[in-house]
Amino acid sequence: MAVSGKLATLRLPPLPTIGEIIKLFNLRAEKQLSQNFLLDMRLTDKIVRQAGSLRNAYVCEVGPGPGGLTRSILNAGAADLLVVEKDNRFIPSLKLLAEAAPGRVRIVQGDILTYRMDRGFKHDIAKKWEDEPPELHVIGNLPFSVSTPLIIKWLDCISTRSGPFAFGRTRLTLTFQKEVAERLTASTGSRQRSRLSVMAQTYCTVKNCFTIPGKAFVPKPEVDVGVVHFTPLAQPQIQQPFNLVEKLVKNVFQFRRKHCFRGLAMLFPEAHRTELTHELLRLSCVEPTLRPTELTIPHFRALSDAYGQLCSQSQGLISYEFREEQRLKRLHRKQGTPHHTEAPPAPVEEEEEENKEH
Ligand SMILES: C[S@@+](CC[C@H](N)C(=O)[O-])C[C@H]1O[C@@H](n2cnc3c(N)ncnc32)[C@H](O)[C@@H]1O
Repeated sequence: MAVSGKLATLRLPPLPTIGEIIKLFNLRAEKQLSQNFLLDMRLTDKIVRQAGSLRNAYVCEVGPGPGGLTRSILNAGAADLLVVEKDNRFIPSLKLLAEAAPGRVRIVQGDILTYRMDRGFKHDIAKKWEDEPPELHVIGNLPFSVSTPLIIKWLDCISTRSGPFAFGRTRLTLTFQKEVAERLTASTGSRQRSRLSVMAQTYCTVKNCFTIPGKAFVPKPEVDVGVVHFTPLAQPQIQQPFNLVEKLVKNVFQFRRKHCFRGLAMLFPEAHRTELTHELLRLSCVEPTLRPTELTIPHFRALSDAYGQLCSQSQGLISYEFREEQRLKRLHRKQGTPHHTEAPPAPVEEEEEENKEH
């Protein structure tokens, strides 16, 4: 395919392959850092295409490593690429890439979980929240142990329009363990429906783009990888504070095979659990015998609004944690001191983990 003039000039000059770079700079993948590299440029190009047109765009790449995906981003025409890499062994090879694309690459050695992306780009690229997304993209192939906490953190940032979203509805193209990618996009009623599905779909349009087989990575991880694209919604599906929504959704899915009232009940101190759970369900008009996976986003919206109302009427309710109450009870039992409750103890339910990665 012929490459048009301007984009052709933005393409990188011939460089050693990523495999050669890895050998040249002795960049062995660190198992502890879950480093799995993509050496096949057709795959890195395919990931980059999911972001949309990057011509003259601003991009933050998280975890560039030896730079395979970085090259594809540059070849797609990004004008300003900021890379954030935690492992300093990669800095020399990234500098080589920066020299091959003069003025287009900025390198930050740091942790993406704490990096202040709102300071990484000039604010004149910002768009109003309700407008089209800005010409800023975040792209990354991160370790699974980082990508899940990171997306939760960034969903919170969407709710406050901070971090990468200080510039508007910045789009994200990120990799996840295949099963996590499926959860992020799972619809109501599906087996994979989970806390992540509800949280992601409350704040974003989420698309599971394609799956990369584990064997495409060096070294090969145990699992396949899903590429997921997020566009923040102009209007989140739920208007309550992020912490409130997250707490409610987490409680519901703690008992994912039970009726939803089991998890919802755990939002309330034992002494008032029954009456407040009934009140929550009455206010939200949600059927208590629906399973967590059967709840739609409008159900979660109604529940969050009702829970918000109850929290505003009862000081301290939002910070109540049933695990903490159980811990204190166990402690008192051990010490032989009574733990005062006004109601008989609730039956102890076996908790169900949402997934192993969390
Ligand atoms: C799975 S490797 C992918 C490398 C490269 N992007 C590729 O596709 O071949 C993940 C990269 O993220 C980096 N990384 C891990 N945790 C990070 C963090 N918290 N902040 C920034 N980079 C991180 C690792 O050092 C590694 O380079």
